[in-house]
Amino acid sequence: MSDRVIRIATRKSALAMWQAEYVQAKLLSAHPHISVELVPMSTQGDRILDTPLAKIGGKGLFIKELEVAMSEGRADIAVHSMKDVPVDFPEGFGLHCICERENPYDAFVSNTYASIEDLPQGAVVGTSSLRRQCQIRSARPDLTIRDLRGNVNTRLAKLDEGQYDAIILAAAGLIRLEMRERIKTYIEPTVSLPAVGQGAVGIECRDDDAELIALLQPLNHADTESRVKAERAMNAKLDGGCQVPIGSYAVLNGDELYLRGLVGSPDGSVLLLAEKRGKVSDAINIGVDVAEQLLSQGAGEILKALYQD
Ligand SMILES: NCc1[nH]cc(CCC(=O)O)c1CC(=O)O
Repeated sequence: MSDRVIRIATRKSALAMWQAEYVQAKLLSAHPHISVELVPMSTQGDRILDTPLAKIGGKGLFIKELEVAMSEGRADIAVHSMKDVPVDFPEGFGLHCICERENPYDAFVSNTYASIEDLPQGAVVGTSSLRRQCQIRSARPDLTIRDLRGNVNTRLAKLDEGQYDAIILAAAGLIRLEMRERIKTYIEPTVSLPAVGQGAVGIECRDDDAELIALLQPLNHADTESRVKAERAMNAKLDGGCQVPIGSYAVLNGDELYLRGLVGSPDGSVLLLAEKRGKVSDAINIGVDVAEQLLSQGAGEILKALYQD
């Protein structure tokens, strides 16, 4: 297995390329005798840039082409932002490694204002995420939320052109692209609960390639894996895609895992919250429990109304 070549299917955005190169470097340092190549490609999600994501629907918009490349033998693994990875994988594929999480919080970015609280009445905030939108609207009903699409650099350029007073981005993306100084505030999870898997990078490959799966194991980060497992179990039970007003955030304290979950209506008028503490070995049950609490509060109706739109 010393002369194995691992080909990484990746999107071409700066953040996707950073993540693929990160995995490439980690694989090479864990296994100095293998080679690792990048196979960059465009996905459907990259091409439809003028439609709000929530309206496009369709799970896994950003990853299908990567899976096609793997099933056609043009690539061996796909590196994903865990946030963009749907609950279910195509037959024969699975998530076989979750790398250490970067800061999972949402970031407040502005050239003028220091925080959400600092924004004047009626200020314009850019985000296309229903999760961010519902939580910001709940905290500040007076603000105007305007759609904001594109990769991280495009979104920052739109802010700099003056189209928005502030925008909300994942802190992890800005940190990885060495733009930490753009972050005015890390938004507390009590104000904006992060997305399932935010800040974590996962690796997908065929389930039947045991040799490859073994090579990935040194990159797996057990704490991140448990946290993301709990978050994703909640999402699975809610049947949530990635473009829904769902937040889920787990933290670990020794072998205790604490999970907080949220489902909101896009206008911010309803925010359902639930939480659960338990043993880390129970991560999946904790996720299911939080989802069941949310469902008993009416989350199913909120999500159903959205899917019908
Ligand atoms: N949906 C796009 C996306 N997917 C992952 C990240 C950021 C990095 C991460 O969460 O790992 C972003 C950008 C953003 O939400 O600002």
